[in-house]
Amino acid sequence: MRNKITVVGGGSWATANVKMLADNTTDKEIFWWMRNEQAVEHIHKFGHNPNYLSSVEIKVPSQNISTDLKSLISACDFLLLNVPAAFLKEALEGVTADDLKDKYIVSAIKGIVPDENLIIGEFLNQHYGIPFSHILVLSGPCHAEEVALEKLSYLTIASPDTALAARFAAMLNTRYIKTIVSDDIYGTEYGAVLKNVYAIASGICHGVGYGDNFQSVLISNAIRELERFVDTVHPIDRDIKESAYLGDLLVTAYSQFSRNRTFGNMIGKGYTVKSAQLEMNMIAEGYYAVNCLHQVNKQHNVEMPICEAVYSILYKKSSPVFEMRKLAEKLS
Ligand SMILES: NC(=O)C1=CN([C@@H]2O[C@H](COP(=O)(O)OP(=O)(O)OC[C@H]3O[C@@H](n4cnc5c(N)ncnc54)[C@H](O)[C@@H]3O)[C@@H](O)[C@H]2O)C=CC1
Ligand SMILES: O=C(CO)COP(=O)(O)O
Repeated sequence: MRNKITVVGGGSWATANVKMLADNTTDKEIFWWMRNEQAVEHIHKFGHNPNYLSSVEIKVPSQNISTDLKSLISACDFLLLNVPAAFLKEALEGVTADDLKDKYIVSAIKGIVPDENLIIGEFLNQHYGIPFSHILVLSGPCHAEEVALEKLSYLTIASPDTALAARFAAMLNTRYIKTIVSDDIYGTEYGAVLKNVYAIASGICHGVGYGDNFQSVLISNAIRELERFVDTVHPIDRDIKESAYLGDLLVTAYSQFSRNRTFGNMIGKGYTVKSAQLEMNMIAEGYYAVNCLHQVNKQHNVEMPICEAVYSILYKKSSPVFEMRKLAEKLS
């Protein structure tokens, strides 16, 4: 059966996903939506995204790449969402529940929808009536930049319908991509959201002058905090040491490519949030997510000292040095 997939978003991860899908040899048709018309024209002419991962050759026919989301949605069976969570509502403006009926929706987003305080699966279910059996999550420790370099990477595809997850996973496997199937969409999504916040914390620590010794303690506390939260919100039997949880935390907290760690590092060095955001042409999801998590955790009351420290620094203008010193007293 020929699968038809529409990728939504024009950033690094969308570009990497288009590459993985195109390099995979199973029979499929790929469509690609982005809001930036100039970028679309550039890709039509030159076969490269001018703004993100511009070395990647785009092997999708020009007529399948456009700014007309509705027509690209009607053409596909699988809709792969890849815009940062803060811009998801804007991207889907004008799209109705009817447009999405019977589609499989894959979220590659590692964020929470602001104002709604919902992870993407919940948002799709509550706002568009998409049944969870039609929702998939694409996650795992994987930076877009390493996909561009074809470095061996592992992705987790989660869905309550694991046969569906396996069907989508089969469209991603290549020489450099291996896939793992899971049924834990809540844990996979929340784990990916939280690790972004911990990567910001890791960057802040580096920025204010802590070393590798401290960072290792921070990260081992972070995985315990992540486990406490995820097990409270969605208590099922899961092994937090799996790549989708611990692996994603490690890659983001330690990688030179991480947007979240880079952002945190700038904050630790004294940049304001605005100036750090302006300096980066990329989005640090953890900045938006920590505010949402702060709200969501009011219902759950999980002990989350790392998230609270990052929240105080980013949203209450508390001093990074002060917050990290205070946090250090609570780590073990
Ligand atoms: N980059 C990566 O290695 C990975 C990213 N992700 C996730 O993928 C999602 C997309 O992130 P990236 O592709 O990394 O983003 P990016 O930082 O590379 O690109 C920014 C994206 O945001 C859009 N954007 C920026 N300002 C906007 C605005 N005001 N209104 C609407 N759109 C705006 C840009 O058009 C672009 O598509 C995020 O949830 C991220 O956590 C997940 C795995 C890996
Ligand atoms: O999710 C990622 C790696 O798995 C990417 O993290 P950053 O957004 O911090 O670059």
